[in-house]
Amino acid sequence: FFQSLLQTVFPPELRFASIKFFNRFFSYFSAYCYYDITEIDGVNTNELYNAVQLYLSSSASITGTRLSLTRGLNSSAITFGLSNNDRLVDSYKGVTVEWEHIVTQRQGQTFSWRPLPEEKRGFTLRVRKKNKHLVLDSYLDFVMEKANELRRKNQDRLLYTNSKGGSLDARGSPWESVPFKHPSTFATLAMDPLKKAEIMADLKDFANGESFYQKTGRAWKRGYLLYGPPGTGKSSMIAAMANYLGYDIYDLELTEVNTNSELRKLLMKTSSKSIIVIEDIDCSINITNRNKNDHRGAGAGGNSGGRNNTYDSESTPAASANGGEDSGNTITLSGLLNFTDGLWSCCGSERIFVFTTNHIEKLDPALLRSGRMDMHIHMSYCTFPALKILLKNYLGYDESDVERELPAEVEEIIDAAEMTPADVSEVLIRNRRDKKRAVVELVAALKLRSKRKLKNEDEDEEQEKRALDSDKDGFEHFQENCRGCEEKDDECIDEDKE
Ligand SMILES: Nc1ncnc2c1ncn2[C@@H]1O[C@H](COP(=O)(O)OP(=O)(O)OP(=O)(O)O)[C@@H](O)[C@H]1O
Ligand SMILES: [Mg+2]
Repeated sequence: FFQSLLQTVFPPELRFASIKFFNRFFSYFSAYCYYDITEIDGVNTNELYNAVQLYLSSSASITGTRLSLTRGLNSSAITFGLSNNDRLVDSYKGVTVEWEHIVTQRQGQTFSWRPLPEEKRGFTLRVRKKNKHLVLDSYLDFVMEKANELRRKNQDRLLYTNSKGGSLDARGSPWESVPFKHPSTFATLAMDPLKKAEIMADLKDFANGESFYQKTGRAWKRGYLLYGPPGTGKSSMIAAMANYLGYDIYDLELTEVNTNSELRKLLMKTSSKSIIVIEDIDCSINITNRNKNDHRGAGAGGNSGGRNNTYDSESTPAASANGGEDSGNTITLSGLLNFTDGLWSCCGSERIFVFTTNHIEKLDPALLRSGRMDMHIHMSYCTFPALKILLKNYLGYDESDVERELPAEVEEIIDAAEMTPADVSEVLIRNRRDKKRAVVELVAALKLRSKRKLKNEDEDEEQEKRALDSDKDGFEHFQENCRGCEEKDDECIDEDKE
C-alpha cells in the first residue's frame, strides 16, 4: 500500500530514497526485529537454513495446518516442513518467536559458477526487540544443537564419500552422501570380549569427554588404527563404532584427492560427531613420501636409522621440488598428518579418525607414534571367544549349546587353523538351516586348515634346517680351507723368516 502511495506521490527520481526513508521510519517504531535465513548465502549453502527446517519439523508447538512432507532417497524417515509462506509460533525460555517460510521465484538466472535452484527459499524469524539478545545469544545455537541431535536420532546415519576428481555437488559440497544402514554392531562383532569392552569404553569416554579435552587443552579428536588380515572385521568395526556413537562416516578415498590443499578443504567440510575413515592406508598413498616442510619429522618415532636416512635423502631441495611427482600424486604423508593432527584438524570438534591396513609393518613409523593414532587395534584371526559370538549370532547357540555341540578339540586347533571370522561366517551362513551340519562342516574346515598349517610349518622348518645344514657344511668347508690357508701362511711366514 505504501509503495503504491509513494509511487503516486513522489516523482520516480525520489522514489527509491523515499522507500528507504519509510522503511527506516517504520523499523524504528516497530516493536519487532526480523532475521532472514536464506537457503543459499552467496554461493554457500546456509547450514542454519537446514537446521531450522529440521528443528521446525519436529517442534512440538507446530501450529501450521499445512505442512510439506519430504523423504530423502533411501531414507526411512519423513521430514515435516513448513509449506511455502506459512508461519508457525515457537517459544523458548518463555519468549515467543514466529517463523515464516518464504518462497519466491528467482528472477532471471544471474551468472553463477553453479546452477542455483529456481526458487529462492528462506525463513524469517520475528522476535520482539526486547528479546533480541536472547535470540542472538542462545536461541539460534539451541536450534542448531537440537537439529543435529534430531538428525542423528531420527534419521539414518549418513555415509559420505568424496566426489570423483574433487568436483563439487549442486550444494557446493565435495562430499556425496547416502543414508548409512550397515547393521554391524558391537554385539554382532566377533572378537575378544575384553578387547571389545575396552574399545567401547574408550569410545564412550571420548564422546562424553568434552570438558576433559577442554581442560587438558587437547583437540577433541581420537585416532584408531585397525590392522589385521582381510576378512577379520575392520570395516565391520568401523560400522559398529558409527552405530554405537550415532556418528556419520566420511569415507575418504585418497586416490581421488590430488593435493594437500584439496585434502584440507575436504576436512573443512566435514561435520563434527563424525568418523573419518581412510581404508587400506598403505595402498592409497605412497606413505613414506614426505617433503621437507615436515618438521615434526621422522625422528619423532625414534625408529630405525635406515628409514630416517631415506627421509633425509627425500628432504633435499631437489627431491622436494618434485613434490612427490614421481609417485604421480602430490599428496604427501606430511599433508595427511596435518589432516589428522595439525592445526587444521581442529577446525571442527568431536571427530574420530580411523585408518585401516592389512600390513602394519609397511606403515611409516611417524604415523604409528603415540599421540597420532591413539589406539592400535589388532583384528586377529578367529579365536575361540570370537567363534562363540559367531555361533550365537548365526546359529543361536548359547554357552551350554557350544559346550554340548562343539568337540573339545576345537578350542585347541582354532588358533592354529588361522581362519578369519569371514571364513567362519561363510560356513555358518551356508548351513544356517541345518545347525548340526554347520558345526560338522566348521570342525572339518578347522581341522583341515590346522593340519595344512602344521604341515606347512614342518616343511618350512625342514627347509630352514636344510638351509642351516648346508650353511654348516659350507662353514666347515670354509674352516677347512682357512686351516689350509693358515698352514700355508705359516709356511709362507716361515719362508719369509728364512
Ligand atoms: N570380527 C567379525 N565379526 C563379525 N563378522 C565378521 C568379522 N570379521 C569379518 N566378518 C564378516 O566378514 C565380512 C567381511 O568383513 P570386513 O569387511 O569387516 O573385513 P575387513 O577386515 O574390512 O576386510 P578387508 O581388509 O578385506 O577390507 C563381513 O561381512 C562380516 O560379516
Ligand atoms: Mg574392509
